[in-house]
Amino acid sequence: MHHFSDRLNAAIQKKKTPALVGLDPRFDWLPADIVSNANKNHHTQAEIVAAAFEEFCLRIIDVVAPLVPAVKPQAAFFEEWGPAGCAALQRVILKAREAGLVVICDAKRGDIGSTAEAYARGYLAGENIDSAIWAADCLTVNPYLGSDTLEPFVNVAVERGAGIYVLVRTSNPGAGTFQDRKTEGTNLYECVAAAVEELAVKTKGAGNYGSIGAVVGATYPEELNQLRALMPHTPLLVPGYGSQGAGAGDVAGAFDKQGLGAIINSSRGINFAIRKAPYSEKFAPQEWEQAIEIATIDMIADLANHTPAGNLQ
Ligand SMILES: O=c1ccn([C@@H]2O[C@H](COP(=O)(O)O)[C@@H](O)[C@H]2O)c(=O)[nH]1
Repeated sequence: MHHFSDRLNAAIQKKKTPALVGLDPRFDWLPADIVSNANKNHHTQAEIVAAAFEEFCLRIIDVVAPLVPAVKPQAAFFEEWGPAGCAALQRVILKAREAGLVVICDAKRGDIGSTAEAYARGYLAGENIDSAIWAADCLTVNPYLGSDTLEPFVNVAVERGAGIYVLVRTSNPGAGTFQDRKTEGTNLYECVAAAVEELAVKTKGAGNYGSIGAVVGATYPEELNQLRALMPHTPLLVPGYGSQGAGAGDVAGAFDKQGLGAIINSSRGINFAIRKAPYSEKFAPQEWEQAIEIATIDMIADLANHTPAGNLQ
């Protein structure tokens, strides 16, 4: 069994990029052919949407699998549609795993320890996906309930060669409401960062990084730089690039000198590239997969040109 960060780093080095493609389907923005297929073959609204989401994500996976090391399905978009949506999410995760991608399920789970253990066992599969339920390599986790509630996630992750990313400093505009609250001169997010780094050190693999990572938003570059320094053994998941306004310059501080230590997510910017310039000008609506391919290649080049990720090339 291989360690999560070692597997992720091997995938990053193989693809020569830390670009992470989020899978965030939205029914109103889906290509017409996909909606029409789903309408033909299904009856209830939930079944139609779930089938359309599944086809859309499977086709994105076909396009991006040769280009990037990992994908991040956003569970919320699937869960909204109940059992049909959840079944679609499961098949999307499996297809991504079979395509050789590392899969980070963004479900932001967290609960008292005994319940957290059920989330951990359900979601985390590590390398062996034969008897897995959700079969994700990694799960995002909310630390608000305290350190004891992270423990079951850590134990299951280590046991299965999987990983977790703990929310430390999120990318949303109101991130500071609670995360910047100070106690004895220390921000709440810094307290969480210290706890996560301790877990990362305890779970270190053959390389420099642990199985326990942190979510740190690209939209707060100063905090991102500070957190990279505070958490030298913690792999970072960095959302906020693209649609939320952050650029490659904002995420440069997330990496170590080799270009490892962080993966940079873009969801809408890739999934719906066809809706925006320059891709909407270069491609017809039905050429949405080409738009996704070129938008992914552009993101990879942007990160390579403006961050230490260039050292992976
Ligand atoms: O701090 C956070 C934590 C998670 N996210 C999630 O990442 C993607 C971002 O989507 P874009 O379309 O690239 O903006 C989305 O699934 C969020 O729920 C985040 O943005 N910030």
